[in-house]
Amino acid sequence: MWDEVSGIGVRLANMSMPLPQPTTEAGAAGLAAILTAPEAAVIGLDFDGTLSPIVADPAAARIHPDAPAVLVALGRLVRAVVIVTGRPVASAIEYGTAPGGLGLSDVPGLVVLGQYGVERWENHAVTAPPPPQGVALVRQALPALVAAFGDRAWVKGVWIEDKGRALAVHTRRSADPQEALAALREPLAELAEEHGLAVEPGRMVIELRSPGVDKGDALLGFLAERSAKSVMFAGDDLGDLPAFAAVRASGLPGLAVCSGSAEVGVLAERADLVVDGPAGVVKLLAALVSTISRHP
Ligand SMILES: O=P(O)(O)OC[C@H]1O[C@H](O[C@H]2O[C@H](CO)[C@@H](O)[C@H](O)[C@H]2O)[C@H](O)[C@@H](O)[C@@H]1O
Repeated sequence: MWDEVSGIGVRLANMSMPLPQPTTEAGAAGLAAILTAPEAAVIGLDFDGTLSPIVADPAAARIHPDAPAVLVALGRLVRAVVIVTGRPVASAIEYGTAPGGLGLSDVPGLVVLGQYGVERWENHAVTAPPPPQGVALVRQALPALVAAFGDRAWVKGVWIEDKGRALAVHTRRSADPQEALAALREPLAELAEEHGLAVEPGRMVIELRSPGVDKGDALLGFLAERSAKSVMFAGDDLGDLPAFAAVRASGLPGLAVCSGSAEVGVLAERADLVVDGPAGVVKLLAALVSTISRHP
């Protein structure tokens, strides 16, 4: 089975493991439904922190090397694999390629819902509305807003990521990331409100982005579109909480998986299953593939 996918598949076969068991009744029912009728299941995944290990420089983030092969195999077994991410879809596709060359774009039928559901990538084509007007003004204002804090120690290393239709203020490389977040939270919220944008807090980041849609809306819409009969969603950050809520609100048997980290506690509290970061997510996906393949 794995050898069909690529050479990487041989390595994956060696790491397949028993399927981790959910700790909640709802999660157990969700997993059972996925295994009973995988062809009716939708598997949703966040990108950063879930498929891609967290690194200091967002431009250096790359998908876990074993993830594409696992997802290619999984994509053949389930109704759909969907990536729901804060990244622009183009970045998720670019950073979603593993060193061997296999990437997210090789996953059969993959859909990427980017920028919290505003953009869509499917069949190598991108659909996206124009950016909200406020983004241009926020782009102009942000450097001065950060610089106004002068020579405070935390200012150095604060970095603004321009995502076209959103701007993300990153503090991971600041001398004091938490202090930076605390100082920036209020002025960024005021700036977002002034220009009609939404504030999205995340792991060492505060984003100013398009309002009106979140990962929960994106996932619910996709489940309806595909007439899903069961769902799994895996995420690691605050922006994934609406997708966890959507798993419950869908009324489908569902499994909410937390890609665990020391940085975000609340997601683990709301999850049916906690795994150990992106490596744990890949192991879970590999175990799903091998379990489904053993019992077609
Ligand atoms: O929804 P996601 O796929 O999880 O994307 C959320 C944001 O992820 C990126 O930032 C995060 O990952 C970086 C690389 O590991 C890390 O340096 C940063 O601290 C994290 O917040 C990305 O840069 C953002 O644009 C995404 O919206």
